[in-house]
Amino acid sequence: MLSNDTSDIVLNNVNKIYKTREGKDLHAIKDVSLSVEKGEFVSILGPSGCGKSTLLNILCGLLDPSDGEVLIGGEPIKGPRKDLGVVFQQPLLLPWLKVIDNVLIPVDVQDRKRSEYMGRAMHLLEIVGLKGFEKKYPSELSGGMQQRVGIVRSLVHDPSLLLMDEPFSALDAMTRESMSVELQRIWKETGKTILFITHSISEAVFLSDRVAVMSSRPGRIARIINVGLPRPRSIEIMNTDQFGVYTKQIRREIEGDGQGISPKLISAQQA
Ligand SMILES: Nc1ncnc2c1ncn2[C@@H]1O[C@H](COP(=O)(O)OP(=O)(O)OP(=O)(O)O)[C@@H](O)[C@H]1O
Repeated sequence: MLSNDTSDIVLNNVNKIYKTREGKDLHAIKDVSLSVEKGEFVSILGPSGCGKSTLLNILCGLLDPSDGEVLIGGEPIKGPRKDLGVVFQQPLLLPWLKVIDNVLIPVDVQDRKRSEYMGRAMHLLEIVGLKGFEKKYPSELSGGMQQRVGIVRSLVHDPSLLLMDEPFSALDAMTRESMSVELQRIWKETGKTILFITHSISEAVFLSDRVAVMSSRPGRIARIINVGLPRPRSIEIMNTDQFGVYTKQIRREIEGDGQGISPKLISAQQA
C-alpha cells in the first residue's frame, strides 16, 4: 500500500478506458498508483498523449476512472471539487474584470464573503510581485503577470492542494525560469501540496521533491525519482553536475520508453 495518513492524494491502480467515436476502447491510463504527501511537490512528466490531463481531470472530479481508487485528503472523489486550486496552461482571466476581481472569482463562485478574503488576496498578490496592480485589467499585464494572477486566484480560497497543468508552457524561456523560482517560494510560504504536470525535464527536477515519469499510451508510471537537491534552489543549480545527473536519468527513462520498461519505484540516490 502506497498511502498513509499524511497523504493528500492517493491513486491506487487507476485505469481510464475511453470509448472512441468508432466504438473502440482506448486505454488512456493503466494501473496508475501514486501517493502525494501533505506539503509535497510532485511532478508528472511524460510524452504527449500519455494521459497526464486525463489524470488531472480525474483528480478534479471532472472525469470518472474506469477502475481503481482515488482519494483526496483521505476521501473518495464524488464529483467536481471546489476546494482544490487548479492552474491551467492559459491563465483564463476574464478580460472585463480587474486583477483583484479575477483573483476573487473562487470566493464569489463559492458565495463566500469577499471581506474575509481581501487581505489574503492582497498578500498573495504581493508575494508574486503584483502589489499595485490590483486595479489593472488583464490586457495591461504581460503574459507572465497574467499567469501569476491565475496562480493567486488558485490559492485565494486557501486550498490545501494545488493541481497545475503545464502552467508555464505558454511563457518564454526566461519568464518560465523566474516563474519556477516564484512558484518554489509560494509553495514554501504557503505549505501547499502541489501536483505539477509538465513536459519539461529541467522544470520538473528544479521544482520537485519527486518526479513521476509516465510512459506513452497506455500511460503508466514507469518510474518515480526522488530529487535530493537542497532547497531553496536557485536557477544556478541547473548548471551543477548533480542537477545534470537527475535530468540525464529522467531522459534515459523517457528514451527507454517503448522498450519494455516495467513499473518500478526507485530513489535516484540508490541508482
Ligand atoms: N474524451 C476522450 N475520448 C477518447 N479519447 C480520449 C479522450 N480524451 C483523451 N483521449 C485520448 O487519451 C489519451 C490521453 O490523453 P490526454 O489528453 O490525457 O494526454 P496528455 O498526456 O495530457 O497529452 P498532452 O501532453 O498532449 O496534453 C490520448 O490518446 C487522447 O487521444
